[in-house]
Amino acid sequence: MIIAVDGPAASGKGTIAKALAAHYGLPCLDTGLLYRAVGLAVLKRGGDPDREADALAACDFDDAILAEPALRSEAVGSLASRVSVHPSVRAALVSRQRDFATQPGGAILDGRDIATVIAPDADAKLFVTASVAVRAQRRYSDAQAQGARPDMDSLIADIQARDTRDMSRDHAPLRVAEGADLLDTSDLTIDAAVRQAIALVDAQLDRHRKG
Ligand SMILES: Nc1ncnc2c1ncn2[C@@H]1O[C@H](COP(=O)(O)OP(=O)(O)OP(=O)(O)O)[C@@H](O)[C@H]1O
Ligand SMILES: Nc1ccn([C@@H]2O[C@H](COP(=O)(O)O)[C@@H](O)[C@H]2O)c(=O)n1
Repeated sequence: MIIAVDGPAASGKGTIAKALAAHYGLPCLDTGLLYRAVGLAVLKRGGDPDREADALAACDFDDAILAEPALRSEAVGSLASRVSVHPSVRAALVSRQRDFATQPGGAILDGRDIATVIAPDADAKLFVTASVAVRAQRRYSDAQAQGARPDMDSLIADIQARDTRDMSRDHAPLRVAEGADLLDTSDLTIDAAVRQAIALVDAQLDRHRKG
């Protein structure tokens, strides 16, 4: 069984994907981390994230980079968004994601193109979203919990810039896949969002079984 969870930055898709993984007993892959690893690797090598050759060269990153705390920063999120527009970068990361998706027993993946490109035949597909204001507030709370006091206007601008880039790129743009259910978490607690996600996935799996 493959479950695909897509959506924009800070929509809560990672939280939902992990909760679904625990509920259904499936392994989970946050595919954004792969693009973040490429973005951070480009930076470390002194390359230009907007130059496709530099970004592609960084795709052979050492997996140790996946554990670096810097990977989670908003700055690296923006770098990831810039390297992810290059088709050769996306192609270089496809097999790792498809291998994970098709492992025996099934898997859950979250990202931007899971239900559209990586696993279009997934058994269940969710598109998780939330308003820009709510997503910026979540980022603010995360930063505050780590002792930072980011500027709210910059957070909003960063999220909007990332949304625009991710939705308007030529290759694998962020969009709601055919057959995906929309889940807006703006006014939902985490518990309520997870409950709704499980109900939506169960209903899709049911429909799938009945053919
Ligand atoms: N429904 C919710 N209500 C309140 N906070 C939430 C909700 N869902 C997620 N959060 C919080 O918002 C933050 C971002 O959530 P999460 O990491 O799941 O988003 P994401 O879409 O995976 O982000 P990204 O794509 O940028 O990695 C986390 O601190 C998480 O605990
Ligand atoms: N399947 C994916 C996943 C991510 N991206 C790009 O990476 C950026 C960072 O992703 P996060 O989920 O960690 O915020 C994101 O803004 C996308 O540009 C992608 O293209 N495809």
